[in-house]
Amino acid sequence: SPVPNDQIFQYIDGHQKEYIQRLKDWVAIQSDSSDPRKRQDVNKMMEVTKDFILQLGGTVEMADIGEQRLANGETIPLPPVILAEIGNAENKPTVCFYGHMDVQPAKQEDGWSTDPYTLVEKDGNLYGRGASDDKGQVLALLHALESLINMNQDLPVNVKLFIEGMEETGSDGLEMLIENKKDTFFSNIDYIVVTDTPWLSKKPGITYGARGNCYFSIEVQSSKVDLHSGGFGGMVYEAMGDLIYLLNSLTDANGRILVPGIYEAVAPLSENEEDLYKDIEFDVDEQRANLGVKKFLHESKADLLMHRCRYPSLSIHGIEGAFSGTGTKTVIPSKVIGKFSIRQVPNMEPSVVEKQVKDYLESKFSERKSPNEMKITMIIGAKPWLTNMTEPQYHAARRAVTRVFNIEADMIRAGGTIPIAKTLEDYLGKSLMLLGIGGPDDATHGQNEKISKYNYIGGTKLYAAYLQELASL
Ligand SMILES: NCC(=O)N[C@@H](Cc1c[nH]cn1)C(=O)O
Ligand SMILES: [Zn+2]
Ligand SMILES: [Zn+2]
Repeated sequence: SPVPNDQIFQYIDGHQKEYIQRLKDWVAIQSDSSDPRKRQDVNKMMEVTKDFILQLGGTVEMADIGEQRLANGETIPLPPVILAEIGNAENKPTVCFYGHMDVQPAKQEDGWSTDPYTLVEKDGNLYGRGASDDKGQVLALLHALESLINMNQDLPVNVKLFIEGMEETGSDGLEMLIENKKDTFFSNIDYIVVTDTPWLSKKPGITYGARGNCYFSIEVQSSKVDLHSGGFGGMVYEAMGDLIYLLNSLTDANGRILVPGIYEAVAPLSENEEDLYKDIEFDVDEQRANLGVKKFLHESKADLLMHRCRYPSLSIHGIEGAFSGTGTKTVIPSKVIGKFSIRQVPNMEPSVVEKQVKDYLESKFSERKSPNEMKITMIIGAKPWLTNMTEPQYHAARRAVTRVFNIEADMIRAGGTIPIAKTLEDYLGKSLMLLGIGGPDDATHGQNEKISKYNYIGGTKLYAAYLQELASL
């Protein structure tokens, strides 16, 4: 019989300090998966996570997933993936939770108010890289498991944990692992839950779709070394000019993607689909003010939300090799690498997007008649994912939200990407749900990332309640 609300929730409230201290310890580990020099920190993060799962009474396999090939041709080991199990009773359903322990890069000089890797508590928020994405969310789940184990000596369902260290760079090596373990670790799973998504407001959101991401680099090289612009400006075709021309050909001023054919595969809007967005809690003016944005690309709430999660978008992320410091360096960079990505939606296919983008940029480059070398690479090709929000585990999650927050959940789609979501669903053929606990203003990937204590502690209760509800389906 499930532990009653008041007991389990009181237990969680009574252990808040401990939960925050553990998040502090975990945030301190600089597990940035994009920087090969930090690979030891990612490995350390995986070990620390393993130790905590062992402490909860779980069994853990650290699965080897091979090597990562870096842009310079070198290879380095990928971090091991945690495949853990807590409970394997035959009469209980099994739910597999997925999350990640790696983080996006962060430096205080990027504009953080405090050191990104020192968790700081201020005004009900916990600031630090990974506090929300995704260490805080995984920890909320693990603390929920701990609370149920300590209150009940047992879990209401069997739990498997699938935790990786390369999500932020596209989940390298994970598809192969799922394929290899399909008939062993992943064989007896009934439900899959991803603990890595934000809500759209203070109101909890249950997520039934996520966009994919095709991430590209364009490399242009004009000389062997950087050149003095006084000495060589006016003599050479500059790589930076070519690159900016190409990047500027990707969208119009209203954000519409100019790559021919890109919108062709987008699933047409179905009858009444727009109604799904009408009741979602999302205040357009408040969002605009919070972000410090003068005007959004779309006016109405429904349009804005649909362009955030059910239509594709293209973003330019940066230029490697270009001068970006303060001061007035007067150099002509020899080689520059532009980075951009297209968030794609059903029924777009990464391989088709790759061809469309390459064909378009190559034709634009040849129109320009530059003698420079240009190379386009698709570095990540993560698929979009969308499911039916009436699957049974969605009911369990909705009931759990009502129990914890005394409110009806918003049913939402994510604008971001869980690279492995579609693969997991396709290989295992089981119901998948994104039940994240991040807040709408957590600034994940940006400066001053945080999770509110409201979400962190409320989220811990949500996972505990969800496990109980799942058992009573
Ligand atoms: N919390 C989910 C998340 O941030 N996912 C990343 C995954 C990704 C996509 N392309 C590269 N990484 C995201 O940016 O959506
Ligand atoms: Zn994440
Ligand atoms: Zn992320």
